[in-house]
Amino acid sequence: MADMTDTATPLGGTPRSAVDPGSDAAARQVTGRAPVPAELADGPFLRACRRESVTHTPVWFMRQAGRSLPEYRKLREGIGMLDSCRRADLVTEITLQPIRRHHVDAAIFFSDIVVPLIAVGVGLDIVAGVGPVVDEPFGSAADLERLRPLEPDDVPYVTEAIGTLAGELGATPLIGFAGAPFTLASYLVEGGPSRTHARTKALMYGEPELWHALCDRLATISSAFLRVQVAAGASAVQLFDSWAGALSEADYRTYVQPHSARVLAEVGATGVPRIHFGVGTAELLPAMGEAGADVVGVDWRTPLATASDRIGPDRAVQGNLDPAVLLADERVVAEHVARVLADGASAPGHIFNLGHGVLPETDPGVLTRVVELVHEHSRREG
Ligand SMILES: Cc1c2[nH]c(c1CCC(=O)O)Cc1[nH]c(c(CCC(=O)O)c1C)Cc1[nH]c(c(CCC(=O)O)c1C)Cc1[nH]c(c(C)c1CCC(=O)O)C2
Repeated sequence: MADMTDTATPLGGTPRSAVDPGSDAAARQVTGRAPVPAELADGPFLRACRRESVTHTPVWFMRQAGRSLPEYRKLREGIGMLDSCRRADLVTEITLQPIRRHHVDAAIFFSDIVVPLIAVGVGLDIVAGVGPVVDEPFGSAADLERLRPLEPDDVPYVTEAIGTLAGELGATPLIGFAGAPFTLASYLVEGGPSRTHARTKALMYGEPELWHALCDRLATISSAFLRVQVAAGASAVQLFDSWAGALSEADYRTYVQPHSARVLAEVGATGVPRIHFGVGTAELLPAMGEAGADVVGVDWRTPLATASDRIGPDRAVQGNLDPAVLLADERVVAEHVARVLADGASAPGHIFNLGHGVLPETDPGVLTRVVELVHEHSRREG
């Protein structure tokens, strides 16, 4: 582990620590956000988030850090998922691994949506091959007391890791993230992963006051978790509402959107772009955009041109290659990459990604090839 962080050369140009620390602190006090050097702000990822012209379509992958990488599996040997999320040295190294290997246009902070819940004291574990499992599932008003607000001091390893990463990454932006209230509530109420979200919906429909009180607490925690990341140096955020696609549009608007909107508004006050993503959300795309996103993440079921028409001209789109396509041969992968790029070209801004996370069995060489293909096919004259 001696060579965990290569501090000699930043991965993407000048280290951010070159910025005068005095002005750093001053800027943070006003905006809750560190100042952004021009070479970072003008890179393709942040430009695409703002729907500005780009020299090439930016690309990164949800779950780009993780089990598809042998160097990740080696580093994680004998260390639990949650323990690795709470060690700043491991978080830093795991976040950097896919940047070095694939040359993606953005890094995503290595953590998990349940980390802030554990940080406020919820008994919970991440079980390999299963996902988050809650010791005592939520179901009554008394359970609300288990969700106190998150303070920056609850997650010192986040602030430390992001501070290091911001310097290491140079011109490569770091995306911070959090789980949205609905997706977090689903894990807490079900006690673990669920296909139907039946208990969650039963609470939502049957006890709307308790539901809104629960989502209000979760929104407060998510918002604080994102703002800690931005204050430490994240230059964009993604709010994962992975399971919102289980709801109708009307119910999404009634029970979920106001809470996600508060999270997005509070982090939006820092000025960083906000990506809002869910799976199976074809019917929810306009509502998810209206919740306050600058970029809406789209899964593989909806072509990006259709998605962008639904979302409207004021928001960029992110996506949406089917992760399973990466298991097919190279010709098929190239065809699908070209199709996603062609579809995304009609949107006011496009960030290339998968429609959901990288599957663990994916050959990392194929991911590197996708990055090359996206860059080659989308290269535009300056
Ligand atoms: C729903 C959700 C979770 N966690 C997350 C979501 C939203 C994104 C999505 O929809 O996939 C978010 C998440 N979790 C993880 C990241 C890392 C950043 C990245 O995208 O590279 C991110 C962004 C690491 C992780 N989170 C987890 C892993 C795998 C654990 C391991 O490597 O041992 C990783 C790399 C565990 C986890 N945590 C969760 C699940 C479903 C799992 C998978 C369980 C399994 O298949 O083993 C909850």
